[in-house]
Amino acid sequence: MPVSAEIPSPAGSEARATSAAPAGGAASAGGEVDTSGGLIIFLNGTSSSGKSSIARELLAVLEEPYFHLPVDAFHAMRTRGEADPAELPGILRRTWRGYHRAVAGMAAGGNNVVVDHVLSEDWRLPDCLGLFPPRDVVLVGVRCSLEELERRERARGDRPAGLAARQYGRVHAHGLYDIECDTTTADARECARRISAFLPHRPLPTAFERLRAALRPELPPVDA
Ligand SMILES: Nc1ncnc2c1ncn2[C@@H]1O[C@H](COP(=O)(O)OP(=O)(O)OP(=O)(O)O)[C@@H](O)[C@H]1O
Repeated sequence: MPVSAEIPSPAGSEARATSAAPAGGAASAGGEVDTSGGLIIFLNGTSSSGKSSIARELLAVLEEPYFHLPVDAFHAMRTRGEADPAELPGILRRTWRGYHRAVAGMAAGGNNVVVDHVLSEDWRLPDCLGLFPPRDVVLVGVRCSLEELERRERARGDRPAGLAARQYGRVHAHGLYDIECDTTTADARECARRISAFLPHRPLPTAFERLRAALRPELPPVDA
């Protein structure tokens, strides 16, 4: 069942959401409720690659309303107590699963969303492929050299040493994007401007459509 069929619209919320047509769907006629989904700008890269910085800049340069939904905000909502180490993997996996569904829900409500994501576990991309309307996803590869990642990791000091290196070989393993940025040399504002300029011209099929056909062949091509 599509996510949009599962999530009710609270009374009153739709009127506010129609002040601008979402970039991923058709424009609504004056005063009518727009039931089309929003666009999902999906930033994928290792820790310290600059995803959050690009997301912040995107919100500054994009003209339509967008929401930045970082997974860290969901981790921060959890109770603080020490988790049983044996239970931690399950807790983290459920947090990510919930995060994916929250993103899908916001987009199904007609909101444009910026996601910053680390595809460092094999199940995460297939999960997203089953939840997000593939034509409405702009998959952005956020690349950075390992040397620069390690420099940033040391400088910021709030990430475990070696985290980016551990993720490095895995996050881009699916090998397909709509657009890529290399933050080794480009700053976050420059990357955001490139992504923003790309949006009106993005080619079809999208990377998510192609990945869904390849990795989730049991699912119907939703937007065909
Ligand atoms: N393009 C860039 N050039 C130089 N430094 C950058 C760039 N982008 C981000 N940084 C710096 O790298 C550090 C990590 O940036 P940021 O939080 O945006 O990365 P992230 O990919 O969201 O990391 P995480 O997944 O660990 O939250 C910050 O100190 C930031 O100032």
